[in-house]
Amino acid sequence: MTADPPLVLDIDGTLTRPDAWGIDPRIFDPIRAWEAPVVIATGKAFPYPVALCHFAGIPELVVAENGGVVYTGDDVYYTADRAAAQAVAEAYREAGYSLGWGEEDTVNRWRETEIAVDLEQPIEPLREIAADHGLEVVDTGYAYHVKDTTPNKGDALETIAEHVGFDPADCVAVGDSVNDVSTFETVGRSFAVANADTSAKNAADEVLADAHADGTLAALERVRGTA
Ligand SMILES: O=C(O)COP(=O)(O)O
Ligand SMILES: [Mg+2]
Repeated sequence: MTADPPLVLDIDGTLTRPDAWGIDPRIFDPIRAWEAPVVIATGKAFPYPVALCHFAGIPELVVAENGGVVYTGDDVYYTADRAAAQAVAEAYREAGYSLGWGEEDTVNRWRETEIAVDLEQPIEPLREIAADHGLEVVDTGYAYHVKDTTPNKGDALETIAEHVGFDPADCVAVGDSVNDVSTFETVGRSFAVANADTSAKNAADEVLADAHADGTLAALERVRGTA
């Protein structure tokens, strides 16, 4: 058996249960036992991946907000700010639409560089308003992300790798959507779970037979040479 490679894991669609919402608890043990850095790279706001690392019992190496927020374990970097996305959200509301998360909005409450909109909301006006502000809308299959075009998970991974001292080319990544394409382009070996969108499947070295955490667990076993 060779040494574990550094891992880069997406959350939604990748660590989730095959048949329902929420993290699949079977992922905690292999991640905790992994003998190399594990980077959690997500579109979710910063507290979510930090909490995941905390409860999994692993060091906090985190890409949040699709690369807008990067935490190397020592330093936090921001590669965009929230102002432009906030202006888009306000214009979208003024046009009569809603972000769709309810009054207290725990999806955007701690978001620092972008704004997420619920998939049930109309995307065309959102895209138009975002374009007027020079921003893009990324559909992860879990939310529409109104964001600066610069941040991405792959560049953020490079920042973490440089700080921690591993080579992104040695990493193995698992993901499910368009926001994982930059990760797949940065790492040496990439897997898309079976539920992945077309862009992720096209960008991955391999498409797994199994969906969600079933696929990810199979990939981890494969990488460790046990399957
Ligand atoms: O925040 C999202 O929309 C998706 O999150 P993910 O990048 O962990 O899949
Ligand atoms: Mg995902």
